[in-house]
Amino acid sequence: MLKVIGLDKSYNRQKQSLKSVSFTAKPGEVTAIIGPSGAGKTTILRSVNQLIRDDAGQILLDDTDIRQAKPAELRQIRHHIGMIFQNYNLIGPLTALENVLHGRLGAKSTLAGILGLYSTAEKNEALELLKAVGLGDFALQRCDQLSGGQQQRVGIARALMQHPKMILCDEPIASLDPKSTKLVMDILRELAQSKQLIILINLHQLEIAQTYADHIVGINQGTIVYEGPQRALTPEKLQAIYRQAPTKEVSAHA
Ligand SMILES: Nc1ncnc2c1ncn2[C@@H]1O[C@H](COP(=O)(O)OP(=O)(O)OP(=O)(O)O)[C@@H](O)[C@H]1O
Repeated sequence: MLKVIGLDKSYNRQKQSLKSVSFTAKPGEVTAIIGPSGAGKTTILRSVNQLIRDDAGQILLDDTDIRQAKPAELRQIRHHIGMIFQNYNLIGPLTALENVLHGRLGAKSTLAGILGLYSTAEKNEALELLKAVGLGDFALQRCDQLSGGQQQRVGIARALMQHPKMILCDEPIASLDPKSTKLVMDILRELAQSKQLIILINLHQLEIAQTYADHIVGINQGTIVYEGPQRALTPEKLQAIYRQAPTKEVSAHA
């Protein structure tokens, strides 16, 4: 279970980007963070694996406070947190199989990683994961020759190679067409259930969140304004989530 409690973050003195943000995300569920542009969705995701340092709060992954982890312990925790990005973050000239194997890098010594020393068992596992995301026939294809949807599925297989407890997905479908979006979201939902993963996902598209998420966290201007099951999202709650900040009135005499 991921429990975020009272998280604050200011990038500068002018503005607080997260204001006492609290929510939970359970294994076996897809939890979607939704809200307007600039609400704080990416800031939450980056705080959860401490890519950015926040100002206060607790981030408990199975009762370990990630914020309090020393560098070596943080590296250890991050081995078990997969990341999926909008722009896939694959190494284009390498094959799908090599990219998936990179998911094991965090668990290897630096030298074994640099030399690309992977065991037969690891290679077999990577191949099985590619098959599981429907890309068994593309294992030896360069990633920069794959479609966006295929690249994102390689990204999912790479995250699974880390044996994650949790996968963080930052706008994973923003660059995909509807067919690829459905494929990727179906895979993520199935993985949450079959592997009892915590899947925390930032989404711009409300209808995708409503179709695929079990649990919704709605944020507006750095404040959580809704947390609960997808089915309990009422039009009023949606209005609160997507409410625009009042614009400053411009004087007619200006
Ligand atoms: N590196 C930064 N320096 C200063 N301010 C930042 C930085 N990153 C984000 N912010 C500010 O923090 C707030 C939250 O940004 P964040 O990117 O988390 O929102 P978001 O909900 O992910 O937006 P979007 O949907 O557009 O990606 C915004 O006001 C943004 O301008």
